[in-house]
Amino acid sequence: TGSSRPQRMLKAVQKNATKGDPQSVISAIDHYCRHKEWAMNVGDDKGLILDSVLTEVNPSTALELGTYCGYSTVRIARLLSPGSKLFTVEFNPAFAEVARQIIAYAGLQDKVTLVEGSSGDLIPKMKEQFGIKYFDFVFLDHWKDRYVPDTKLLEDCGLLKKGSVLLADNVICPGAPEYLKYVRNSPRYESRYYKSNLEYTKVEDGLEKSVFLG
Ligand SMILES: O=C(NCCNC(=O)c1cc(-c2ccc(F)cc2)cc(O)c1O)c1cc(O)ncn1
Ligand SMILES: [Mg+2]
Repeated sequence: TGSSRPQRMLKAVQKNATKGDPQSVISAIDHYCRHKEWAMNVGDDKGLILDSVLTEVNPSTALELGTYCGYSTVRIARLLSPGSKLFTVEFNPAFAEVARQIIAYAGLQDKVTLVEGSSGDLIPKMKEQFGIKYFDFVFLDHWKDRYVPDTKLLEDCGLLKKGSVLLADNVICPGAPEYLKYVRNSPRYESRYYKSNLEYTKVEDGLEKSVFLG
């Protein structure tokens, strides 16, 4: 059987990026997905917003739900301060396998722990399994109908503290309407929408940033 889209993306990184240079990995993926074949990375437009929110928060412990091929994992990990950690959760083993190689190619494997499995199962185990107290920053980019249940799970497991920041991808396209209702109507969050466009297209999409108020 032929290669998969994630495998072709990995090949493009190995061909066009410089080992140990995260920015070249990001650029190689963006070029491939813009000019060869589209893929569901957060992309360069929304990626700049992700970068600015991440830099502002400067998290010690971050969580990403939905690794896919590791593009946003590399974007986040490259900006972490020394000693800070990023945990990323991926359900799909084929995606996880490619992501591990892309994260390693960028030289960021020491900052990233990729956990395979479903977010609903893994979130309740994170405190005990990884000795995590809180997540200062959470990037939601997995199945859109899991955004609300997993946010509630993070709250109930005591994994959010006053000031923790949630940043959700795709709140317009494919859309996460229940999530927008949840965070915008809850007294426990201060939310703001960052308008942008769906990765590598002119279609509108955006990121919703929600600060947990405790
Ligand atoms: O597919 C799994 N996760 C990706 C979630 N992400 C998305 O679905 C996603 C989709 C789109 C998108 C937008 C327009 C369009 F026409 C088609 C797709 C964009 C994005 O930026 C995403 O993030 C998955 C698999 C699995 O087995 N288990 C758990 N999760
Ligand atoms: Mg996305």
